[in-house]
Amino acid sequence: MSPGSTGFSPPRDAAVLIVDDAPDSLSALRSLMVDQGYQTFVANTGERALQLARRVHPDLILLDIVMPGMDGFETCRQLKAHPVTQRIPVIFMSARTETDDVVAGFDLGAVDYLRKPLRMPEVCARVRTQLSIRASSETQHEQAERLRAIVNSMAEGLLIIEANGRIQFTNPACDGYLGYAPDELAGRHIDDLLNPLVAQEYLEYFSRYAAHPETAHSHGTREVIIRHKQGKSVCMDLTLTPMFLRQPLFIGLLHDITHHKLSEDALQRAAMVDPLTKIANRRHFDSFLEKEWQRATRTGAPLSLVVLDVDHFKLYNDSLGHVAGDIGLQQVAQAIASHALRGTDLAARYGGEEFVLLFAETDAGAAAALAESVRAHIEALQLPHPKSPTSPWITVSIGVATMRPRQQDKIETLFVGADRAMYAAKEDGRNLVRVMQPGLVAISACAGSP
Ligand SMILES: Nc1nc2c(ncn2[C@@H]2O[C@H](COP(=O)(O)OP(=O)(O)OP(=O)(O)O)[C@@H](O)[C@H]2O)c(=O)[nH]1
Repeated sequence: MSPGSTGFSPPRDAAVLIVDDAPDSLSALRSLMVDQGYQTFVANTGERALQLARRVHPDLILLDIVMPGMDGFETCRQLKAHPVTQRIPVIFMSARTETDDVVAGFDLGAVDYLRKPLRMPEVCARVRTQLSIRASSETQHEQAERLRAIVNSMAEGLLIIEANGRIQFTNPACDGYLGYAPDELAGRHIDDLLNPLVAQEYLEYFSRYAAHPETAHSHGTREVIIRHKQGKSVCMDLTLTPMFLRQPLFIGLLHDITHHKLSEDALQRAAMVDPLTKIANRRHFDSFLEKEWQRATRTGAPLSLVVLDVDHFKLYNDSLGHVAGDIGLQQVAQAIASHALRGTDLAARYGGEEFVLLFAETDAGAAAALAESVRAHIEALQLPHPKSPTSPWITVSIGVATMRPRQQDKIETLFVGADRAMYAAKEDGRNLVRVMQPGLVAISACAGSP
């Protein structure tokens, strides 16, 4: 039979070590192996065999059992105990054909047992077969090692999860991201990492796949919040892919997006804030108002809008300079923002020297009182405004409008009302609050105002 006829073909440069104390047997085997095209090494003692094996890493060892000194069994034991030689397949050769001997050989890790006297064609066939098995098992071993190196060094976290939610394996990146020691996560449940609702959703997907593996599809990537071992939350992208290996399994890939998320949040926050005064900007105010408007439309609660404009601010800039003007605006902004106390209140710079305040669930009377306290607060700051014909200090004119919005109403109506009231306050002498009553002209806000 030619070397390729078994369907396996051993590598051409396979190396075989023959260990036998009988010179005739050694030389016959050597010729045979050389004829087969193998690189051949010989040793006539167990000690020499160990030495050679550690040096030349043969692909196969033909090992006689009965030898003076270290016998074949002990030699095999030592080969299997050494990391460099433990994976080398050993075929025992012996005239001892008792079952116990054969079993002892296999127990020591031998892959085959040849009875002496040797029948050379059989030796060739068995050697060829073992070399082929060795070649394919080495390829598998190398592939597994390569895979292990990739999994251990990859920056993405990797988890293997069973269909019941039990974590079977995690790589070092996953352990690192989530604060666990190596192997600590194996055996835990995904409930330990995910919030119960998300975990439940994944479990349902797992059991759907487990019931019908043929319909399996990747669960795709989604953003999840994972509990770090120390209790904090980390934001990650989780990609899940099913795999069937004797049982349904799921490969989870974790990609840390906390930093990305933080900068995204920072950008989002920055896009909502007025850079000069650090209070909300117009864009943020408009979307906030839109939400509160919708809510008020549903609940029927009153919604109050307050528009504030700094009096004679052009004169302020002209007399004290633009930088002083900026500082003045910052101080006014802080005073205004300090009156937006509830989660449903919002103060914003609407543009230039104009500010707005939204008070949800606040009727006209309460909004007028709040507006009056903002006006008084700013006046009480006593920010000098030497050229103002109204007051020696910075003052503001304020308009208030209140609506209980209905489906057919428009937000502009609220704005127009508050603007009209604010212009009425300017007309009436500035440093005043005016309230726009629906269908009425602007009226003075409270008893304290002129
Ligand atoms: N320093 C500074 N000034 C600004 C800023 N934005 C707008 N202004 C100034 O605010 C002034 C607003 O002036 P006007 O709209 O004429 O009104 P006013 O002088 O406040 O007069 P009344 O509103 O009628 O009391 C302008 O001179 C703008 O240049 C800013 O960010 N910084």
